Amino acid sequence: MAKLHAFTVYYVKRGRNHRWRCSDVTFWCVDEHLCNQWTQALKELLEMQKSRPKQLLVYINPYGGKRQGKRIYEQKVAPLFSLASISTDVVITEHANHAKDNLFEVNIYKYDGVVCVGGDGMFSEVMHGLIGRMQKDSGIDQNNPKASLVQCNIRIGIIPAGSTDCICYSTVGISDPVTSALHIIIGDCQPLDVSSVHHNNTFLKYSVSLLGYGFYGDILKDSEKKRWMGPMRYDYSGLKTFLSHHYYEGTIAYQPAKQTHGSPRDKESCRTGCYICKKSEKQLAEQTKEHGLKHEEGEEDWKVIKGKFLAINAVNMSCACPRSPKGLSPAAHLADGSADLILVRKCSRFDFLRYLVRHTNQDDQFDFPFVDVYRVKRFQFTSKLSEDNESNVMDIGKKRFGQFCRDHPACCCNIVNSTWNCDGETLDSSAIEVRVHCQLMKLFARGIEENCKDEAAYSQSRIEQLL
Ligand SMILES: Nc1ncnc2c1ncn2[C@@H]1O[C@H](COP(=O)(O)OP(=O)(O)OP(=O)(O)O)[C@@H](O)[C@H]1O
Ligand SMILES: CCCCCCCCCCCCC/C=C/[C@@H](O)[C@H](CO)NC(C)=O
Ligand SMILES: [Ca+2]
Repeated sequence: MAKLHAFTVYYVKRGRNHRWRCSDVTFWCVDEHLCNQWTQALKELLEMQKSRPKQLLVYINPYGGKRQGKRIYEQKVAPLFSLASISTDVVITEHANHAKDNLFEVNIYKYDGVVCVGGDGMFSEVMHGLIGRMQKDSGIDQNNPKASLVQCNIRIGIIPAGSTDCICYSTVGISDPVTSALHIIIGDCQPLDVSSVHHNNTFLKYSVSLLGYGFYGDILKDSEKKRWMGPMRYDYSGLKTFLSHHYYEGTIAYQPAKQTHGSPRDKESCRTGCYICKKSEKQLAEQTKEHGLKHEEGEEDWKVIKGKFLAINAVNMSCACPRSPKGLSPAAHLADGSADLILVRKCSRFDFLRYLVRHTNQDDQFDFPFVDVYRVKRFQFTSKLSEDNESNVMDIGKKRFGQFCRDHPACCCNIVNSTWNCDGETLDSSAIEVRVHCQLMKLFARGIEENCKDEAAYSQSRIEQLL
């Protein structure tokens, strides 16, 4: 018998619901020279794929989500990276901010990307480390809310191992470690808008998913005390916060995003190769060419809204997650340079429940008289409490006993501020100034793919194939 020669090709196979798997096919042949020619040609083709990473810096949060980060990385991700000849430096974090601080010290420029294994909070840490480092190296003062920030071209990959994993879900379409690892290996690139959050000319945080005051801020504050419950803490605190039904008074001022195309009430969502995000990319390139980093936004056209709100949510992306597959703002765009500002005014518990339930079904969650949504590029928020304090209307009684409820002076209930939930981290200040930076960073992702077979269609096609 002739001696057989063989080589194996590993490839990505699409599954249902945006899931990717690694599959392989082995080619056999009797001619050794032909076999070598094939492997050589394939190697050369792979070498030409410049967007594929060769060296990655990996941070693993061993305590995120269900505390499975290390196991997920070692069992599901590391073998794929080694199959793809990607070399890695792995850091298992020992405390909060370990990854962020480390990114200010290491030579980040020798890496083709940084991978975080954990949830939205862990991603936020890595993002702060990378964006902060880029600004530091370029001499940009992050405390200046008007500063034009330097884009970060080192891509971040997210291996989901957290509790919500909203950023991964909204940019890949599924929260699945193997799928995310494959997007990293093939070198996908998805630009992402980032909001900077300031208070009194002091930088507080960056946000890419949810900046939420009221409902989502209160959930987060309560849930932080119950981290031991794991991802269940959000359900527990969610129910508790829903029942407490607190509303907060304040003023929102925003600048509409006039340059961006589309509206939050559109029926079309942001998908792979989104033309709206592409237009923003082109505009950004033209702007940078014309003004360099010096470009400043005008101060015109501020709209002001005062009111009592159950929730104020600003989202840079849909915020889709397994709990809400279409997200808080289904038509928000990943990279259009705008955020969707959702104002949920004081309403009955029943109406608020109807609003929440619509995050889980096909009905329009903005179709309520107590919900408003605007596409914005900047906004500011001041709570009634800080407005009163700042305008010096505090009397001695208030100073001594705290603020009393204005609606019911006799009941002595305390008015307190809510907390801002910034991508799953609390902010110390309620008065904030937010600005969206178009495509400030990049992910190893491609956005959610269109025409991906959904569960039903997939089962149907499988049956057809079998028949
Ligand atoms: N070794 C560590 N010990 C304690 N905290 C850590 C450690 N490493 C990272 N952290 C912090 O843990 C926080 C939460 O982590 P992570 O986002 O991974 O999980 P999660 O909160 O369960 O998920 P999600 O953010 O998706 O809700 C992050 O803000 C991060 O700063
Ligand atoms: C009675 C049914 C109610 C269902 C309500 C479903 C609404 C879920 C919407 C969740 C959106 C989460 C947005 C993501 C926020 C993350 O930044 C953050 C950190 O992981 N997670 C949370 C929960 O704050
Ligand atoms: Ca956006």
